[in-house]
Formats: sequence, structure tokens, C-alpha cells
Amino acid sequence: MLKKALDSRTKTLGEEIIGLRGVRKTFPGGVLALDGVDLHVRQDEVLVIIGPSGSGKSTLLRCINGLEEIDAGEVTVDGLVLSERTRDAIRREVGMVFQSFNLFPHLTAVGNIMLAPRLVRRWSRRQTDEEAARLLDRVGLSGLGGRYPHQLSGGQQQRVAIARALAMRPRIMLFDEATSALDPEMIGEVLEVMKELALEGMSMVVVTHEMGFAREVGDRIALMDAGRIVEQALPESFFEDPRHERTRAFLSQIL
Ligand SMILES: Nc1ncnc2c1ncn2[C@@H]1O[C@H](COP(=O)(O)OP(=O)(O)OP(=O)(O)O)[C@@H](O)[C@H]1O
Repeated sequence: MLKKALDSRTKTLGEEIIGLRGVRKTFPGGVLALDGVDLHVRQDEVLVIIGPSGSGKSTLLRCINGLEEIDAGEVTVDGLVLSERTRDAIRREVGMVFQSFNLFPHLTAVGNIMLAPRLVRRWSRRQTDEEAARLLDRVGLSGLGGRYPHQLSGGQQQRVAIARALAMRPRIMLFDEATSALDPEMIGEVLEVMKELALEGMSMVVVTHEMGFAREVGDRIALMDAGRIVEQALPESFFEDPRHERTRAFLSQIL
């Protein structure tokens, strides 16, 4: 059903919502992680980033929401140029989901999901309880809000982490290898939630090795290598066009 809906969707993408222009990032010790990245994501678009280990994918995501400072170039999010002054406003627009779920072990699922809205938005208990129930339902975890992370499977914990990111009502979601730490049988349930979000029109940047997801859900795919975006294309041509030599070489390594 979901696959069919995705296959038949005719998407009209909106204005640019994320823009990176000439972004460079060097880590202490001289590692050049981003070597002049130009990348543009439009509203409603799902951009999938693939690439070898160490090519700069995580750093790129972290630069979009200001978790890393850039050395040169410019990042814009929803019309704001990222700077010290705009960083907090941008972070409220951008939800991020990591490989390791990063849930607080001493808080229940609801406690984890509603922590930021309680602190930042100063929502009342009643507001947050209602919102948490809605979010738990959205990620398929109705009724499990009272459980602590250790009482949930890896897939369930990651879905709580997605609900937590959604609780701030972001306009953009970044996923950094969100399924890489999961047992194989739990990967599908998390990808399904990500697909649903894509269908609802969320703008997303997804770093993943899940090529099925990339093909089915991605509007565009970008290959990173050595701190640069080296190829970009629509999923069909990305996987099938023999001219995408570097993509073929990378895929032959991982598939
Ligand atoms: N905090 C840091 N300090 C120093 N070097 C770093 C730091 N974070 C990343 N790097 C280096 O920057 C480069 C890019 O790393 P990054 O994690 O962005 O790559 P990646 O493509 O996400 O890799 P992976 O697929 O293994 O997660 C690598 O050489 C990495 O060792």
C-alpha cells in the first residue's frame, strides 16, 4: 500500500530549504572532512546521501544544524544563514536522528519525547501528554509511552528517537545512518516510519546504506567521496545509468 502510494506520487518540490555553498570543514589534526560542498535541498524533497566510510557524510549533516562549525562557505536553512546568532532558531527547524539512539535512560519514552518541548516551548503537562500520545501513534508505539529505553527493542528505541525529533515540529529531518545499529529484523520498521514521513511531505536528508530505501523513497541521490559530492542524480538514473562510474564502483563494494 505504502509502496504503491510512493510509486504513484507526483511530487512538486518547493523552494530551496537547505543550501550549502562552498562548505569546508577541517578537524583539529588537519583532517579535511568537507572540501567545498555545494548542495541544495528543496521543500518536500528526500535527498539520500551515500558514500564510503570517512567521506564526510555525518560531518555534512552536523554542519547543517550547526553541531559543527564550518571553516569556509555558507549554510542556509529555510532562508536563514547559519551563524551563532541564528543557530538556535535553525536547530528548532531541524530534527536529527543518529545511529545510536541517544535516549536518556532514566526517562520514559514520553519523558524523552517531550523533554525539549517542555524546556524550550514551555508546554503544559496536558499539552505535552496529548502531543506525546499523537507522536507515539505516528511511529507505531501507542501504549508504550511509559516504558524506559531498556524495556524497548532497538527498533522501538529508534522510533522513540524519531518521535523525539518530531516533537519540536521541525520542517526538516536529518537521518544519520538511523538503521545501521539495528538488528536486521528491526530495520524495516524504522524505514517504514521514515517512508511515512516522506509521504507526508517532510523535507529530509538521509545518510544510509539501505539502497532499497534510497531507490524507493529518495527523490535524489548524492554520492560523497573524500569530502565532496561527486555525483548526484534521480534514483533511476543513479543506479542504472552506466555513466555514473563512481557510484557503480561504490555500490559494488557495499552490495
Ligand atoms: N570530531 C572529529 N575530530 C577529528 N576528525 C574527525 C571528527 N569527526 C570526523 N572526523 C574525520 O572526518 C572525516 C569525515 O568523517 P565523517 O564521520 O563525516 O564521515 P562519514 O562519511 O560519516 O563516515 P562513516 O560512514 O564511517 O560514518 C573522517 O576522516 C573522520 O575521521
